[in-house]
This record gives sequence, structure tokens and C-alpha cells, in this order.
Amino acid sequence: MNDMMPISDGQAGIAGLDRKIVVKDVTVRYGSKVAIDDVSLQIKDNNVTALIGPSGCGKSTFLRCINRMNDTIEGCHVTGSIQIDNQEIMASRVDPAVLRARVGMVFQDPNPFPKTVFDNVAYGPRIHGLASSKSELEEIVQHSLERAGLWEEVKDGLHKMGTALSGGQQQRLVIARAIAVNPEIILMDEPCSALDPIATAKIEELIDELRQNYCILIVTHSMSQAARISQDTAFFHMGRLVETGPTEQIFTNPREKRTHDYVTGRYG
Ligand SMILES: Nc1ncnc2c1ncn2[C@@H]1O[C@H](COP(=O)(O)OP(=O)(O)OP(=O)(O)O)[C@@H](O)[C@H]1O
Repeated sequence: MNDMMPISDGQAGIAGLDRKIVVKDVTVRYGSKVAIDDVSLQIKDNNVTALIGPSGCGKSTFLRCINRMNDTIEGCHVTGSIQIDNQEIMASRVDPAVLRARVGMVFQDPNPFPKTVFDNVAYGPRIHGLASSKSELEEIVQHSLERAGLWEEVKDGLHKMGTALSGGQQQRLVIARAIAVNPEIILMDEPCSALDPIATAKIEELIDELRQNYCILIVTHSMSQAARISQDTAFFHMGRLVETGPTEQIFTNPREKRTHDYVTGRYG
């Protein structure tokens, strides 16, 4: 595979500069079971793309392709091409640890490390050597917590345990931890499903702000959430990408009957 070769088939008509991720002919198997079946999709920068579809259709599996998290699952085998800024991330010489700093991930259950708030956010910058002094590290931590909308709530308790925060605060702490290593892409796998409506609203507001600077992909089961926070939506069914397009069109005027049935709550 030529790992620098851009894909230029014009799929979905996304202009080159806006196109952050190009997924082409990706298939994922767990043993002999096909979970993602020959999916091609282009994803824009500075944009929120929602991945929707019934349980088990492959949304999380697809998301994990983008930072090669599937590599860590025994028996999981991914084929096809995934390019970020025209660089093939499936190439064997790509270091998954470096890739995962570029492509941050936030999971369903907030998972701060059993460390202080400060050390949770400082963890990545320390590992990747992003700060040359203590004050630079402090700046990164403060800036990341500010961007995640958490600074005001934790600035007087930076040395308390991250795990002692509320669920919504923990999720924003995890987002601050991801931001601290300067990612370009943030993957979110049902980031609000363990949160109450107020914490959910805060995370949704934050996602909307973050999209100015990041390419965001979010898996959600909530149609109203997808409609509120995403600009593009991709609908998956049984491992296949059925339809993708502007969220408004997917929700109001989808091309496929299966999409219509799903977004109007007929199944799923
Ligand atoms: N580690 C694994 N080993 C074997 N099969 C798996 C594994 N993870 C997922 N699968 C299977 O792959 C298919 C897609 O699963 P995936 O979790 O990606 O779907 P999903 O759309 O995210 O589901 P949900 O909405 O319920 O979270 C399912 O049939 C699932 O059982």
C-alpha cells in the first residue's frame, strides 16, 4: 500500500481542504464474523459527524478503526484504507501510540485515572514530552481544563482525585485529558449515556464549541442528540453504511427507507 497516496475519488463531494478522514473499503472481522462490511466514508474537519444505527450495527467498531483501537482486541482484523490528512494510518510503520495522541477517544463511562485532577490532564503531555518546564505543564493543564469547560469548577481542587468528581465533571476531565496532547480528532462513544440531562447539556455545549478546532465523531443512540449537535450523520445497519449526508437531510429527507424507519423510531 502506498501510504502517502491521497484518495481522490470525490466520494461524497467533500472538498480536499475540508476532508480530514478518508475511509475506503474498510472491513472489520471478529474471527469469522464480519462486523463492518466494506465501508467507505469521508469525514470533514471542524465538524461533528454522528454515527447512528441499531444496536450491534458496528458503530463502535467503526469508531475504533480511526485510532486503531481494534488492534488491541484479540481476533479483530481490519482491512482497507484509512487516511488522515492523506496519510495512511493502517501502514505498519505508524505507531499506534502516536496516532492515539492525534486521535483522542472518550468512552461511555467516564474513566479518569485514579490520580489527581492535575495528574489526569498532565499524564499525556508528560508521556509525550510536550512541556519543557513545570510552569509550561501547568499552563497546558489549565488551558485544557478551560477548553473542556471545567477549570472554574476544579481550579481550587487540582490535587483532589479525579475519580471524586461528579459523572459529568469526570467526563469533562476525560475530554481535558484528551485535549492536553493536542489531538486533531476526537472520537466519542456515547459520551453522555451515563450522564443526567444537565451534565449531558454541558457536554453537548462543549462538543459544539470544540468543533471549531477539531474533527469530532460521535456515536449516539439519541436521535435528538444527533440532530442537536452534528452537522453530518452516517447511518449504519448490520455492518454496512446505508446512508450519509447532512444531518438535516438524513433526519428530514433520507434517501433510504431503512434510514427513514430508524430515524422515525420504527426500529432500533
Ligand atoms: N470484541 C468483540 N468480539 C467479538 N465480537 C464483537 C466484539 N465487539 C463487537 N462485536 C460484534 O460486532 C458487532 C458490532 O458491534 P459494535 O459494538 O461495534 O456495534 P454498535 O453498533 O456499537 O452496538 P451498540 O450500539 O450496542 O453499542 C456486533 O455483532 C458485536 O457483537
